[in-house]
Order: sequence, then structure tokens, then C-alpha cells
Amino acid sequence: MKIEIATAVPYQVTVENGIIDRVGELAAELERPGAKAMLVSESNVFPLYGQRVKDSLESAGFRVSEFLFPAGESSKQIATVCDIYRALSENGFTRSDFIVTLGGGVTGDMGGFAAATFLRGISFLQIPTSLLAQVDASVGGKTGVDLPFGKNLVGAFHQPRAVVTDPQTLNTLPEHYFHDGMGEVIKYGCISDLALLEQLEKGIKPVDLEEIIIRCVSSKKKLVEEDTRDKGRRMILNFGHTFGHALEKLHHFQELAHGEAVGIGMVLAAGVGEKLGITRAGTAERIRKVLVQYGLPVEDCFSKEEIIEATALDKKSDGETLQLILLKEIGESIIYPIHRSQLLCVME
Ligand SMILES: NC(=O)c1ccc[n+]([C@@H]2O[C@H](COP(=O)([O-])OP(=O)(O)OC[C@H]3O[C@@H](n4cnc5c(N)ncnc54)[C@H](O)[C@@H]3O)[C@@H](O)[C@H]2O)c1
Ligand SMILES: O=C(O)C(=O)C[C@@H](O)[C@H](O)[C@H](O)COP(=O)(O)O
Ligand SMILES: [Zn+2]
Repeated sequence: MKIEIATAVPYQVTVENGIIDRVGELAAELERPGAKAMLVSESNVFPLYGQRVKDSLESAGFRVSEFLFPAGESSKQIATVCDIYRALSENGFTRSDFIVTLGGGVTGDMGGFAAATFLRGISFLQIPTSLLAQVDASVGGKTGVDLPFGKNLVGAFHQPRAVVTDPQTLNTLPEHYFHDGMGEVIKYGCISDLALLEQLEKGIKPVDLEEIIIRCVSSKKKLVEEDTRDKGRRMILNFGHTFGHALEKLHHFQELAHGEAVGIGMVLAAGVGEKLGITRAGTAERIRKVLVQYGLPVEDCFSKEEIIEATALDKKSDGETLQLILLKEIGESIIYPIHRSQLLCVME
């Protein structure tokens, strides 16, 4: 299955079992023959799939070097990007060479950011290997890293040249991160796809994963095409993220994974919406139930004061006003400006 993302330079998301062994073929349609490819990956994923990707790229005539970093969100920082710049420089990369990211959202966001900024921009291909990255992070061109002051505070919009999604790679994904990825899948159900949420409530079988990936990417496609630079409607993809990112920061980007944080954030946002009379009563409880069903946490130990304080640098803020993403009901979302002081009054 191929989904075209019609941004200024369009690209395709190919979702296919076994496609990881044909990445060289796909790259050959897009990149200069004989170009250098830097495979950016990490300590868990590279040993599982790195050699297959290298073999495929080399068979297609590319000269491959690799850059590996320790797996995990705490690597998603500017110091690691500087190490990628060093590897690109030492290997003599020019603007007609390219990066291939192989891993979860951390790898894609960070390798994509290195591609966006090295020589003011080189091309990159995404090979997402976690559920979260296959349903969300690999598409749309948001690249970047965390700062100790907040999540994704440094970044760039830089669309990949192609996204190569092999659902079979999920066979090795630890269960914890399968649950975590379901946090973003549930988000798609909440913001725009009631039927998906109902399907999730009934319980999915593993064979349905490919369909779920296609469904989430198709929802994201529409928002990215309409608002590539996140100035309007695309912001609904941030449902649960204002509070979720605050929680990730409060946990110093350790322990609580992104999808888990977003899940708790969705429950909090739905609660705020209900208190304001915007969200249909019972929605927060419904979200809470489906999160529990997929093994996700629904609450955390921080007070509302701490959480609101940690939203200080939220990228959707306008002074003291936050653009909170709220639901009218499951499947229908709105962007709702709210002053921090009002938020304090309506938050549980
Ligand atoms: N750019 C975007 O639009 C976007 C969207 C959503 C999330 N994100 C970002 O994505 C990141 C989270 O992504 P993530 O959950 O993939 O995190 P991750 O990259 O840390 O991967 C999660 C864990 O799964 C392991 N893993 C990944 N694929 C595997 C596989 N096939 N087999 C075995 N192990 C595997 C990794 O080594 C890691 O331990 C966050 O930084 C978040 O901010 C970005
Ligand atoms: O692609 C988007 O737009 C999203 O908001 C997707 C989110 O799931 C993702 O976590 C994104 O990285 C958040 O971006 P940010 O701009 O809030 O840092
Ligand atoms: Zn997210």
C-alpha cells in the first residue's frame, strides 16, 4: 500500500511486509546514483535490522556509513546531533548525499533534524520500526530534539523523501512500546476517527495492525497537507500533548514514554473540556477505559500547578494563553484558547 503525502515536494509512505529489504531500490528512484548514505540508527534496532538495510542500499550502488547512538529519549538531544554532524563531515557528505533513519520516533526526529540542518538541508529517508513511529512520527516532517527546558524545543520542518514502513519489524518491538504506540493510535481515534476508536474498544487482533497504520497515516496526511507548518488545523494532532509534554519534562524525559504521557494528557484535556461544558460528559472516562484496555497509564503523581507550570514553553502558547486541543466528542476536535489562570480553575 502506498500513501502519497502531497506537500511542496510530495513523497510516498510505503507500507508493506518485507519492504525493508527493498529500501535500496526505492532510494535508487530518488537519490543520485552512487551517492553516500548515512544510516542513523540506535543500539537496539541496528543489531536487528541494520545489516539488511545496509545490504539493500549497497546492492543499489550507494556507499553506506553508519552512525549509532544509545537507544532512548535521553539521546534525543543536541549533543547527539552534533555527533551526527561530525560523522557526516568526516565522511565527506555533500548536498547530493542523504541520511536514512532506522528506528523509532527518537531516531526519525533526530536524524531528520540532522538532515534538515547539515549544509542547510540534505535529503533523508525514514524507516520507522516502532508502532508509534509507523502510525505518526515518520510522517509530516516535524524533526527536532528536546532541551532540558522542554520537549522538542529545537527543530525544523523537513519532510522525508520517502517513508518505508515494514509492519513485520513490529514483531521484535517490546510489548511495553507496543502499548506506548497505541497511545497515539487512540489519539487518532479521539481527534478524527470515531469508527477507529470503536474498533479499538472492541479489541484489535495483531493482523489488524497494518490497517491501523494505514488509517492513522491517512488521517495525518490530510492535516499535514492542509497545514504543513502547524499554524492551524494540524494542531489537533497535539491532543493530549500540552499536558503530555509537560509530564515528559517533569520526568526529565525518562521513565514515562511519549505515548504514555500523551494518554494521561488526553484524559486531563478531556476532563478540562467536560468542566468547561465543551466536551460531551463521559468522554474522559471513555478515553481512560480504552487506555487501560491497551495497558497504558491514566494518571501521574504531579499536581495541576506543576503540570501547568511545565507547559510554559509549549509551542502552541501565545503569552499566557495556551491553545488547548479539546474534543466536542470522540472524533470531533477543536483548538481552544485558554488563559493559564482559567486552566488552573477547571483542571482536576
Ligand atoms: N515527528 C513527529 O511527528 C512525532 C510524532 C510522535 C512522536 N514523536 C517522537 O517520537 C519519539 C517516540 O518514539 P518511539 O516511541 O518510537 O521511541 P523510540 O525511538 O525510543 O523507540 C521506543 C523503543 O523501542 C525500541 N524499538 C524501536 N523499534 C524496535 C523494533 N522494531 N524492535 C525492537 N525494538 C525496537 C527502541 O530501541 C526504543 O527502546 C518521541 O521523541 C516523540 O516526541 C514525533
Ligand atoms: O505531527 C504533528 O503535528 C504532531 O503534533 C504529532 C505529535 O504526535 C508529535 O508528538 C509531535 O512531535 C509533537 O510536536 P510538537 O510540535 O508539539 O513538539
Ligand atoms: Zn505525539
